[in-house]
Amino acid sequence: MAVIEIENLTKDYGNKKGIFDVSFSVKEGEVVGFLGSNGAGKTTTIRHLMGFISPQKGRAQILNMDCFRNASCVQMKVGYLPGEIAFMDNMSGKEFIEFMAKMKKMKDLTYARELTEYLEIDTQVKIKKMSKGMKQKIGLIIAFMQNVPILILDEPTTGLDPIMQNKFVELIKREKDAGKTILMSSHIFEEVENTCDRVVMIKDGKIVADEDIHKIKNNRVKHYEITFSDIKSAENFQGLYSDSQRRENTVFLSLKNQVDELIKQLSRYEVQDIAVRNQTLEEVFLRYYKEEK
Ligand SMILES: Nc1ncnc2c1ncn2[C@@H]1O[C@H](COP(=O)(O)OP(=O)(O)OP(=O)(O)O)[C@@H](O)[C@H]1O
Repeated sequence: MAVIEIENLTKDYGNKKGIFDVSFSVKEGEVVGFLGSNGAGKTTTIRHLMGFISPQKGRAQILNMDCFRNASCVQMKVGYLPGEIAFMDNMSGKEFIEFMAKMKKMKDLTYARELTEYLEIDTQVKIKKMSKGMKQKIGLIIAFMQNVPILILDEPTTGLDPIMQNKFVELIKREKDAGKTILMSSHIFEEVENTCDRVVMIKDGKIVADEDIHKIKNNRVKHYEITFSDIKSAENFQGLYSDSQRRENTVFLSLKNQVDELIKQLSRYEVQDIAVRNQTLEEVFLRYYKEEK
């Protein structure tokens, strides 16, 4: 069942800015990465989903409810992390979390306390004295604390250091295991690669790719760097692969799904060293962009 459904969603801000005929859906229990560079249209799409703006054309639905017409109902079902959070600067983190809990008519703050501990943040500090990363943690606590079935996160790891980024990845995995449906926008490829089932890519307001992440991972190219014991062997081996390159006794080769054949070929040579690198999601992404052009 599609929990989030966007169909031909259009908001034209003029000058080719905005989003145009955006369509994609997120099934129950799925984690989808919404990937695009700055200004691509991620936030505009997400703001439609939260019912903050009305579409010029098309529609955005969550749990079969129109996001704009049923905005308050939709918002009760969604844990939302905005791209830019409007804080009450004079409150402490704790006061702000409690204030938001009251707005959401929440009584039980157990999960908020667990998240505070997990994200290692001192919530007694006044928000105006907090760093960007600390504020982001407060935003995450507020998005997750309600324990609702859907999470929509706009650039969730902004300002987080690498250790906290890893903790965030773990948190998403936990929420996924609990059956949550998650849509998160990002321009960080690794974050999407490590957490999502599917990736939807947006460019200049248009969807350019919608792919299963496992399919991308399986189909992506592997880059090999193979060092032979002597130049003659390297030359011989290079002759087998027309697209390969060679520097002295090292051959550089990019292959897709031909591991078995490669190992069989290599068994005939004396190999000194071999290094393998997967094509990153960023490289896959850039390929999509290039093909689109
Ligand atoms: N209210 C508005 N009026 C006019 N133009 C707008 C408005 N909101 C957004 N835009 C423009 O629409 C485009 C898409 O913006 P959006 O914020 O959705 O991008 P984004 O993918 O979230 O980018 P970022 O990663 O930088 O947050 C941008 O060019 C932006 O300048």
